[in-house]
Amino acid sequence: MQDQIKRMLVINPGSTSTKIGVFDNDSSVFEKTLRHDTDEIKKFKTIFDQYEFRKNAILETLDAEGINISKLSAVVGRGGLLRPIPGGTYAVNKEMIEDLKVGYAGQHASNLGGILAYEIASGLNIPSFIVDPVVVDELAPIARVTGFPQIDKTSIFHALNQKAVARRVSKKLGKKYEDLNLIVTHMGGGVSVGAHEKGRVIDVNNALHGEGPFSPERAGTVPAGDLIDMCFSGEYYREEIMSMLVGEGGLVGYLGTNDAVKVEKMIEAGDEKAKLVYDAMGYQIAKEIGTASAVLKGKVDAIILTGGLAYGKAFVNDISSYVNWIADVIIEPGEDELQALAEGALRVLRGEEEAKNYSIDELNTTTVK
Ligand SMILES: Nc1ncnc2c1ncn2[C@@H]1O[C@H](COP(=O)(O)OP(=O)(O)OP(=O)(O)O)[C@@H](O)[C@H]1O
Ligand SMILES: CCCC(=O)O
Repeated sequence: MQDQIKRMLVINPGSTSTKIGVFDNDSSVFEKTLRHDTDEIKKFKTIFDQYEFRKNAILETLDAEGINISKLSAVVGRGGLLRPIPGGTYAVNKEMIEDLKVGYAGQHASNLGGILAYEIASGLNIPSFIVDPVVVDELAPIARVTGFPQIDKTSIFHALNQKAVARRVSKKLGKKYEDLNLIVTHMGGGVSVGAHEKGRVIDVNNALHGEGPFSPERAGTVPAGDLIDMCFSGEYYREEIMSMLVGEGGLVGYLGTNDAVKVEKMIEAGDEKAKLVYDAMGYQIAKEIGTASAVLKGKVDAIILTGGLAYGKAFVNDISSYVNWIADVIIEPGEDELQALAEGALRVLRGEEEAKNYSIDELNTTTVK
């Protein structure tokens, strides 16, 4: 018997755009990036204040495209900086909305994903979901211990793309994600390297706030003592140092661009500094993959390289040359977050997975303090 078609609206808010898609099961039937004028966005004091503006933009676009939202089975949004939660598809509820409104773990445009999904779905009496938000935390207890009792390790990474790609590759290998050990390396504006043990990311660098390899616009781990000296030198405001680490670090800091394609052109034109820095980024990513292989005790079924940087052939070859003795290296360039969100919601709508409940009382708040 043929499956009944589930039509889903998918919403992925970024800092200056909202990407939307309409999916019939796992096939995209409409996708659009709604660009928001930065001056318009700047008028809003908080991320939550942008909610009405973005909702109207989405509904007006769907209307203009002749897409009848009364035919939707669900609305799914990118989840934001919530409390740490295990991976999966979550039904949006009031507790989640409250955390997204205040930005429990910080301000991030993706906080609006769940809110927009919930508000649009409520009006239609259909369910709303978020899938694998950046705060997915499946860390093994041993991975939380930093060596500095005042600070625990935090899991913030590209969970949505890492998990979607890991599932896709597992399928291609004819295995279940839950039966494999994978090292998934997301290489975009930020870089995260996850040790996936049988479907759980038991260790990963905090790719948002400065840990792990440097990336096109983030510094990654920097020498702590020297950083402290800088912070207390009296020369910088907190925000300035934060920007140097996140946004203006990595390739931006050394070479003035976050665009790896431009850096490759600089190298072709004989720029030796560009070559050294680009090579160092690959070297640091390879070292992090080595770390993840130790976490998995060498039992690694595959290493996956994904994200925009994985389009760079020389770059992925260079990383492979350091790590291909560990396991086969599989290249899955780019990312497709709208597709990943649709697939997450579809697994629930088809009954293949149960939607998880975001309940503050039940959340695991493991710390080593
Ligand atoms: N063909 C290509 N060759 C080499 N690098 C590329 C290519 N296409 C894109 N990139 C690089 O990929 C990086 C951006 O990757 P991506 O689009 O995945 O990041 P993002 O979505 O902005 O950030 P994040 O993935 O951290 O959320 C940029 O440095 C870009 O120059
Ligand atoms: C690391 C979480 C996603 C991002 O890059 O902002």
